Amino acid sequence: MSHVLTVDVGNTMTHIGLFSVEGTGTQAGTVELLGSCALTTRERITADEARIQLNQARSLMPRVEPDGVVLSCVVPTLTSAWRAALGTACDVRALVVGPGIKTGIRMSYDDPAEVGPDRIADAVAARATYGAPVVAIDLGTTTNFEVIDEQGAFAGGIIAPGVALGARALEQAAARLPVIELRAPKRVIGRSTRAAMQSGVVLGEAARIDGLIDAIFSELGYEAPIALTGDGASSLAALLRHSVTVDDTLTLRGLALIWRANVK
Ligand SMILES: Nc1ncnc2c1ncn2[C@@H]1O[C@H](COP(=O)(O)OP(=O)(O)O)[C@@H](O)[C@H]1O
Ligand SMILES: CC(C)(COP(=O)(O)O)[C@@H](O)C(=O)NCCC(=O)O
Ligand SMILES: [K+]
Repeated sequence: MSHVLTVDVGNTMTHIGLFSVEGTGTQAGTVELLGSCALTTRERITADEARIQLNQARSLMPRVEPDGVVLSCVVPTLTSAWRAALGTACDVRALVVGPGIKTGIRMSYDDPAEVGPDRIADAVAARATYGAPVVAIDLGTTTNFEVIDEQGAFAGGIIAPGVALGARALEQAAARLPVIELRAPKRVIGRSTRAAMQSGVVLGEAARIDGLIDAIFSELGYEAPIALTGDGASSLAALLRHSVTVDDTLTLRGLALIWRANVK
């Protein structure tokens, strides 16, 4: 058994997880989350600051020396600082998810190098957990869909604005629109500015997700189980017409699986 530290630097939040990993390569074997921590992604970070954040994060998790470290970073300007910080956390070099690494999944993207590493992690964990076909939906800065087809290949997906981004866009673009709390209103027909915005943003997100799931199934020609992860996944799941499995640790688990496939 080995231990791996997983770091997912998103555009809004940075999630860190510690896993115990059994088995080797892309074979079955459990990957168990021992602890995790969420930090706000800063616009800029030095390697020293990343190291401080990492040490703070580790102080909230079980005290185990990791055998490996894996990084997914979707903000190119932050990658080198995190890579450097992670290099000091462990004797081995950090595995940075990107072109050239083994995922065990065929990528049907025109240019596979374009796919965000967090999306690859979601796809890997979704396939390992639910089999193929499967659709992973990740609520973050963006709402992104990862579609795994019957053959187990990454068929592509969807990138849509996330709920918070939609709310912020309304508030910033229109002088009379306020900052709203991101929760579902009681009725779809809003009777106040706030209620109308919550309807558009939150119920609109649910309607968009339901509609896109239908469109994906119709384009594929078959249905698939759906895993929903990310910020507010369980509240959003309750608003959906489709039944989905809420899976909060999908992305970090995918990183642990990618580490095992490449290092063990
Ligand atoms: N402290 C915070 N500051 C800003 N946004 C936050 C915070 N906590 C949660 N959020 C919400 O989390 C979302 C980003 O979630 P996350 O899944 O971590 O996305 P990403 O991977 O894009 O960073 C934002 O859209 C925002 O609504
Ligand atoms: C789609 C994303 C912006 C999601 O980032 P996040 O919401 O996790 O911050 C990221 O995965 C990304 O920059 N991807 C590159 C484009 C692509 O996957 O096609
Ligand atoms: K950008």
